[in-house]
Amino acid sequence: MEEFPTWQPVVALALTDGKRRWLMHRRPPHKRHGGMWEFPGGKVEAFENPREGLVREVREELDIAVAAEDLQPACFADEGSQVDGKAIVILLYIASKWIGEPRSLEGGKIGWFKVPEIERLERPQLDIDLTVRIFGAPSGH
Ligand SMILES: Nc1nc2c([nH]c(=O)n2[C@@H]2O[C@H](COP(=O)(O)OP(=O)(O)OP(=O)(O)O)[C@@H](O)[C@H]2O)c(=O)[nH]1
Repeated sequence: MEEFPTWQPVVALALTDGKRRWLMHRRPPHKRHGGMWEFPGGKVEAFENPREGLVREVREELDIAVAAEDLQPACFADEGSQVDGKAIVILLYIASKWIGEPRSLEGGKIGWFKVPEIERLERPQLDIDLTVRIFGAPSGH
């Protein structure tokens, strides 16, 4: 029997500093996609809605406070069907306001990058999809 739901909602944040730079998080080596760069975020728990989940995740992961009403829905990406495990559906929000100095609390790294730099980072496929949707296809130079 399939477990319900058959998909896992994940929320992620594209945080911009207003100078065309975006914050990316490098996953700790021991996790799935370890060492890859992605938008900070994580799984939405059963007791919360997506915005609440993202506010919690960035507090836990980056030590910053973002208000739920300052999150702008941007786009989503999905993994399609999975042989085992649940297919991830990732919802990306944009924000430009936060309180605190971002730092990585879970053993990863963070950095601020311009779009061409993001395109050169090693990223999971879902992040490649999200990046194309919010920034457009790479220009090739
Ligand atoms: N946070 C985040 N996860 C992503 C992105 N792209 C992507 O494929 N994922 C995948 O989505 C899943 C999210 O899980 P996570 O490990 O970040 O979430 P979490 O902190 O709630 O997980 P955990 O406490 O179970 O380890 C991971 O498999 C991760 O590799 C992204 O841009 N941001």
